[in-house]
Amino acid sequence: MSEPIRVGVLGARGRMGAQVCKAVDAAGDLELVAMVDAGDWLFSVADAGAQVLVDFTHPDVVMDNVRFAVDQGMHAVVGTTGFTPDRLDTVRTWLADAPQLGVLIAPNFGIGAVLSMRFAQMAARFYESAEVIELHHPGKVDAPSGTAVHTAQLIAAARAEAGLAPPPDATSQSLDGARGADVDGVRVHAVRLAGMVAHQEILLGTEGETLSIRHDSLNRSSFMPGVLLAVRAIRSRPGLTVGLDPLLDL
Ligand SMILES: NC(=O)c1ccc[n+]([C@@H]2O[C@H](COP(=O)([O-])OP(=O)(O)OC[C@H]3O[C@@H](n4cnc5c(N)ncnc54)[C@H](O)[C@@H]3O)[C@@H](O)[C@H]2O)c1
Ligand SMILES: O=C(O)C1=N[C@H](C(=O)O)CCC1
Repeated sequence: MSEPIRVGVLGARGRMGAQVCKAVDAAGDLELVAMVDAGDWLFSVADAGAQVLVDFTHPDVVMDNVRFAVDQGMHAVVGTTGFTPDRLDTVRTWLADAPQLGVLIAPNFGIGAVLSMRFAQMAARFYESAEVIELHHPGKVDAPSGTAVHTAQLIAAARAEAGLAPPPDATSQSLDGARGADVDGVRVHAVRLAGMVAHQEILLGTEGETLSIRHDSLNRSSFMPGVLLAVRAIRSRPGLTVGLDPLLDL
């Protein structure tokens, strides 16, 4: 039998990190060797010999954490949001100097969420209008969600490729924020509501019909199969992988 993969978790006392620690601990082929949160000694992850670092922390600190993983020769699986195209390019630059290492950054590890984004990307070219509504727990610090931004970018790219005009919208007077954020020309609306976990609805419309694509994460356990899949795969995926799609053969 092969040695278990040694895993360290950053953000270990957070909502996601705590679940990841439990899931790693319960997996026979993985060994949880370090749990680090804000104020803890970061180098304990390296001291413990972690091979894969999992990060669910905060957009303000995640770049430093990825840099740390690369400097210490650890692969990384990152669920923290806030990755702009510039940030992704920076990670690529770091990895160019460490070609044996893999970093996977995914805005959403829920299999259904990944599928819903793909469905929206496929459908986008057939519809005049597209808007995204994301709904999350009120403890979430970023808006719109990383998933919603990524979804809007996929829809916008599909619309551009199909040569679609901007969605029809006669609004000429509105309160600030009423039409949501503009992500590459796609409107994104963020709801924060007690009782919610992570939800998204993609609305597409054209003459005489609408299509709604909805995904609901009802519990953070929904993200764990995707996180564990990435932890198991990352050592054989050098370079930067964005999104879970290639691991699902999508
Ligand atoms: N990709 C996905 O599938 C997915 C799913 C859920 C959440 N997220 C994202 O994960 C991130 C965390 O979400 P959450 O709900 O768990 O947040 P949270 O606030 O519950 O947890 C974050 C934890 O990180 C800790 N932390 C902050 N700075 C740190 C540092 N420098 N080193 C170590 N730990 C540090 C905090 O103390 C906290 O315990 C957010 O960006 C969120 O959007 C992604
Ligand atoms: O709970 C969160 O925070 C989530 N963040 C990710 C995002 O911003 O897309 C994924 C869904 C849950």
